[in-house]
Amino acid sequence: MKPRQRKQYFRNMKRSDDSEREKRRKRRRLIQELGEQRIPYLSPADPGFQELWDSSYAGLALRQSCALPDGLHERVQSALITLQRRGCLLRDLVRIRDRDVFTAVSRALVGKPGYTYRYLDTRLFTIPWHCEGEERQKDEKDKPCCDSDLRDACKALWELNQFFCSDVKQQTNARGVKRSRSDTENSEDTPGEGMCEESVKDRLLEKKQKQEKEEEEEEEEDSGQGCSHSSPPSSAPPPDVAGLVEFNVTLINYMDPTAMTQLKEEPYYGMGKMAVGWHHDENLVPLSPVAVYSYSCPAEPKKEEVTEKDGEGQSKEKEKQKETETEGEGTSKEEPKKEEGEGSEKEEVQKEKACWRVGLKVAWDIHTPGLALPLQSGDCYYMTDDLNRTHQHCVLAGDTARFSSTHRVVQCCTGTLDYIQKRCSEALENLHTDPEKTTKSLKSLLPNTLQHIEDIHNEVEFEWLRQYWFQGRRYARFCSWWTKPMEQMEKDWKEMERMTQLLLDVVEDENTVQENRREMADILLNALTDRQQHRQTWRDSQRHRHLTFLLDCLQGD
Ligand SMILES: O=C(O)CCC(=O)C(=O)O
Ligand SMILES: [Fe+2]
Repeated sequence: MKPRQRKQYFRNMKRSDDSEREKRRKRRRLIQELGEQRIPYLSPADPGFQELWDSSYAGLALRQSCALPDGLHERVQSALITLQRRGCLLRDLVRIRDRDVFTAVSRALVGKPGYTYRYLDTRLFTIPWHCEGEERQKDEKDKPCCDSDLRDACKALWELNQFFCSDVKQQTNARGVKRSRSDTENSEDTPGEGMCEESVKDRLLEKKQKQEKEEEEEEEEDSGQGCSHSSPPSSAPPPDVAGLVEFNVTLINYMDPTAMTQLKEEPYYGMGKMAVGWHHDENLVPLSPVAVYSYSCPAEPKKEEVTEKDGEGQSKEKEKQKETETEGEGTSKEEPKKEEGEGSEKEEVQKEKACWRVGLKVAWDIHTPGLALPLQSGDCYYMTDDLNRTHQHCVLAGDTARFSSTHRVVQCCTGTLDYIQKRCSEALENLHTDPEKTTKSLKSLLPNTLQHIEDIHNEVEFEWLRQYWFQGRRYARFCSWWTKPMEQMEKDWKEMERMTQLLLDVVEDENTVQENRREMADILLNALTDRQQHRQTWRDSQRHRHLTFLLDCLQGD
């Protein structure tokens, strides 16, 4: 890294540290301000629920199970059970506020072949879905990457994906038409049909407050998506949604609450136990929707014995949960007020909490009530417009085991196999092999070229190889799609290690021109220092993972 780039790099790191610190401060202030109180939240039985939904959660849409064709439910549910039975769903070791923690839910990524999804510093690799009419690669024809059971399962999820692509488009268009019609009806601030003047004023005030809040948040929320796109301000006209609704992956979640001993209480509203803490979905194309299928099943599907002990620490579902955390925010506070109600009210609350729910809140806001939406088995919900940016969501555990399939349009500019393979070729272009002596040398010693290569070297090692060995390899026992490409990538990486060594030789060579030598040494030193630091972080994570695994084994005995 050039000194200038390096400065920029550290400035960015500092900025992200600062914003992390700022967020922590805000979170603390929020919790302090709240004290023992809880912010109200509304469920369907509460008066004003629909109004709150319309005014503050308009980007959320529920699609009840009857909206999907019967056959699809069956295929999708049996696909989810297959994934679970085959041991494809695993708890991820993710990084939250500088700590390594296991997610409470078990997950798998299914999606376009060669795609990955990065969340909480973890890169997941897709189990490819095989779509109708898909052209098979030549070698794949001879030897499919998954057995037919798994293939069918992934295909069912692809079918669900197709349904979501068209349904979300339709729903969004329909809502757009409705919205623009009601805009005309309500122009000049005249009260709309069935709406009293007072409530229009309330809404306008609310709208204004919301706008102010959004402006404030603009600065707060993470803008870094890893790519050059950034969310347009919310006042921008809605983009052509059709182009955004091309879900390319689904992240499957599974959790059986009876196997979890220490789920965290939702801390701000007292909504109940959380399976997934408050969060925004990361690394999505700005303004793209998310579509979720929810399947609660009465009993834990029987799992096939996983024989291969691969050090993932995943075979024990009855975790002691020492290291488990529901991602996002959350503290282990006592169950708050709502439960203190008496008689039937209490029963009502308990009944409500038996059901799985999705919770929503406006980000950094303690004035707008939260929303808890119960999900019956087979129900779907959509998060559209900029709901994911302006709001956070969490998942509230019900009594039964539950799967969800969460379809997303992930940012893929730096996340596909194609992309990283191209980067590898770019780097290796600088390696010259003398055909006779079979010695190798560097073609160009230009600082920019050397820097570029060292950057790729780091990207391949930390964003792909180590992530794969850490997370992706776990799929290898039932899906071979990534095996060969990753072996090739490792070979490429070894060549890059060789190139670094060659550069070191040039720098150490007394015959190299002094001026160039210094510049090259600088690049090399910076690259090696960064690499060293990164490698140490990975080693620590690895050690942590092994220790957690060993602890689980000991406690399980
Ligand atoms: O399970 C759900 O309903 C949503 C899960 C979720 O928010 C996520 O995986 O990001
Ligand atoms: Fe989410």
